[in-house]
Amino acid sequence: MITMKDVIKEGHPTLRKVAKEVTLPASQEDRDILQKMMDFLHNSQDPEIAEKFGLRPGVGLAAPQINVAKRMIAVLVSDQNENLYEYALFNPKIVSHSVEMTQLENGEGCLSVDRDVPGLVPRYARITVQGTTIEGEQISIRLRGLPAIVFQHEIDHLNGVMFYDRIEESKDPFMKPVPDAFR
Ligand SMILES: Cc1nc(NNC(=O)[C@H](CC2CCCC2)CN(O)CO)c(F)c(N2CCN3CCOC[C@@H]3C2)n1
Ligand code: NI
Repeated sequence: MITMKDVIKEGHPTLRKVAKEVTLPASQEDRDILQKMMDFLHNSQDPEIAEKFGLRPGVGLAAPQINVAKRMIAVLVSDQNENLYEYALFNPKIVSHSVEMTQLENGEGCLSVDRDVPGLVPRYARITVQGTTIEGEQISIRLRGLPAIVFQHEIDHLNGVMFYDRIEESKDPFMKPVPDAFR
C-alpha cells in the first residue's frame, strides 16, 4: 500500500528527471505499480482510510512521485457535472490542445511539495490525451475543466516540471522590479 512515506518531496532528483517510456506490453511489475497508484488515490479520498494512514487527499499521482522514473499516471477526479474520471495510464501523451487557457482559481498544490506556493498556474482549457490502460488498451480521451488540469499536472511530473515552474512572474504594474545594483 502506498502511503505518504513513499511520496518523494521537492529536492529529490527524480522529480526533475524526464521519466522513461514504459515498454509495452507492460510487465507485471509495472502493472502492479500503476494499480497501487490508483489504489492510493481511492484510499486518499476515503475519509476513514485517509485518516487512519495519514494520507493527504489526491486526485492524481505520477510514478516519479514514488521514485519510479517511468511514464505512468493515475487520475481519480470528478468534473463539475459529477462525471467521474478514473484513469491509470502508461505513456500518456497530450496529442492536441486548445489555444484557450484556464487555471484553478486558487492555484495548485502538490503531494511532493510541503508548502503553499501561491499563484495561478496556466493550463490548456481542453486537451486530448492518448495512453495505454493497465489492460493494454490504447485509448484517446478529450478533457476539459478540472480533469484536464489534473492530467496536465501529472504529465508535467513525467517531464520533471513542477506546478510552480509555470506560475508567471508577477505582471503587477505596481511591483517595481529591484534594479540589478541592489540584487
Ligand atoms: C484539485 C484537488 N487537489 C487535491 N490534492 N492534490 C492533488 O491531487 C495533486 C494534484 C492536483 C493539484 C492541482 C491539480 C492536480 C497531487 N499531485 O501532486 C499529483 O502530482 C485534492 F485532494 C482535491 N480534492 C477534490 C476532490 N475530493 C474528492 C473527495 O476526496 C477528497 C478530494 C480532494 N482536489
Ligand atoms: Ni504533483
